Amino acid sequence: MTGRAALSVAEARARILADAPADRPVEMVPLARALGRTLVRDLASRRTQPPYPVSAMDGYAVRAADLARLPVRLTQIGESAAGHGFSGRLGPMETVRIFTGAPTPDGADAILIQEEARLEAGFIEPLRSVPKGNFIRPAGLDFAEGRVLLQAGTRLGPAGIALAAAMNHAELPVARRPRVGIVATGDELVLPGTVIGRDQIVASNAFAIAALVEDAGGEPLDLGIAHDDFGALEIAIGTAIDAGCDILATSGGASVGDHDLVRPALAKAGMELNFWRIAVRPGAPLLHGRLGRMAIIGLPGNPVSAVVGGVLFLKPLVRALSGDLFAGADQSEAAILGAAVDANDRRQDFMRATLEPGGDGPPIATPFEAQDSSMLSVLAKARCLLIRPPHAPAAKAGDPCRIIRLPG
Ligand SMILES: Nc1nc2c(c(=O)[nH]1)N[C@H]1C(S)=C(S)[C@@H](COP(=O)(O)OP(=O)(O)OC[C@H]3O[C@@H](n4cnc5c(N)ncnc54)[C@H](O)[C@@H]3O)O[C@H]1N2
Ligand code: MOO
Repeated sequence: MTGRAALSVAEARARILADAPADRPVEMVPLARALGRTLVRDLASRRTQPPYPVSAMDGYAVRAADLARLPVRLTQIGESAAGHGFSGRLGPMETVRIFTGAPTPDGADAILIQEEARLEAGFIEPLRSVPKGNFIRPAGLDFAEGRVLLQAGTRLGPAGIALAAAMNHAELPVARRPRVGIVATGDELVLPGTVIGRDQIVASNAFAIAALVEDAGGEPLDLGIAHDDFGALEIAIGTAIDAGCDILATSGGASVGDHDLVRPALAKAGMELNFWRIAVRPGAPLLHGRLGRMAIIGLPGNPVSAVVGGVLFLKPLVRALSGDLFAGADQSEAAILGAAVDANDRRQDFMRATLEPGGDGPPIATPFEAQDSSMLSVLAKARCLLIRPPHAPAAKAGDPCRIIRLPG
C-alpha cells in the first residue's frame, strides 16, 4: 500500500455492485432444482387452497345445531376421505364419517372429533356439543387463486419451494446462476495430490473460491493455474470470455512485485480498471474491473486474503448477479469481544476469530493470536471475521464489536 487514501471496504463493495448489470438472464428450473435460486418474477397462485372446505381432524361431519342439546343419536350415511369425498347431502340427525383433509359434505357445518363420539347401538352418539365451523378449514384459508405469494427477488428455501408447488407451479422463473471463471496465478503452484518439487507450493485458493461461489449461488468454472507470464494469463482470460463467464476471479499476482502481472495482463486484454488496492487487511491488493460484459475480481494470492476478499466482495457480486435484491446488505452482526485488541490503523481489519454462544446476549468473538494472511490452519478454525474499523481505538474483553460469520 502506498500512503495515499485508498477506498474503504464499503466504497469498494458499492462500486463493484453498482457496476453489476441489473438485467439478469432468466431460466425456468423444476422445483427440485430451485433451492437457493432467486425468483425474477412475482409468482401468483394458480389455485385456491384449500379449494373447498376440508376437515382438519378425523371424526364425524355434523350439523352443529343437531348437537345443541344432548344426548342425541346420529345416523351415519356415508364416508368422506381425502381424495374421495361424499357426494350426498347431510340431513337432520345425520352424520358422515370423515378424515383429515377430506371435503366437508354439503349440509355439514362442523366436525366432531372421533375421541368425542361413541358408537351406540349402530348410531353415533356425540359426547359434547360443537360450535359451527369446528375443525373445518374454509376454502381459501391458506390462499386464493391469483394472489401473489412469492415476490420477485425472493431466494427460494424449502418453504418457498413448497408454496410454489402448492400454487401449482412445476417450474419457476429464476435468475441464471452467474458463471465465475477462476484462475490461480503463480509459477510456484501445483495441484494437490501431485509430486511437489522444491520451491513449489500446493494451489489451494481456487478450491476455496469455487466453494464460496457455489455457496453464494454461482457456477464456478476452474480455469486452472496460469504461470506468471503474459501468454498464460492471456489464454486464461480468453477461455473465460469464450466460456461466457459473468465474472473472472483471479488469485495471486495482484501486488507490486516484478512477477505480479495480473493487472497489466488484464489491461492489455482491454480491461477497464475500476479500482486497485483498498484499505483492508487482509486483502489490500484487491482489483475490480470490467472486460466487455465480464466483471473482474482480482484477489490477492495469500490464502486468507483470497478468502476474505471472496467473502467481502465476490460473494455479494455473485448474489447480485443471482438476482438477490439484498446482495449489498450489511453481512455483519453484533458480538462481544472475548479478548483485548490493539488500536487499529487506517485499514479496516478482518481478524480471524472463534465464536461462542454468549448466553442471552450476542455471541462472543475471540481473535486468534496468529493473524498472518498466509495461515489457512487459523482460518479453518475461525468461525467469524472480527471487524476492526479504520482507526478504531484499543478495546477490551466485554466490549461490543461486529463480526461476519464465515460460511461452513
Ligand atoms: N512491497 C510490497 N509487497 C507486498 C505488498 C505491498 O503492498 N508492497 N502487498 C502484500 C500484500 S498485502 C499481499 S496480500 C500480497 C499479495 O500478493 P499477490 O496477490 O501478488 O500474491 P502472490 O505474490 O502471487 O502470492 C502471495 C502468497 O500466496 C501464495 N499463493 C498464491 N496463489 C496461491 C494459491 N492459488 N493457493 C495457495 N497459495 C497461493 C503464494 O505462494 C505466496 O506465498 O503481496 C504482499 N506483498
Ligand atoms: O492484504 Mo495482504 O492480504 O496483508 O496479506
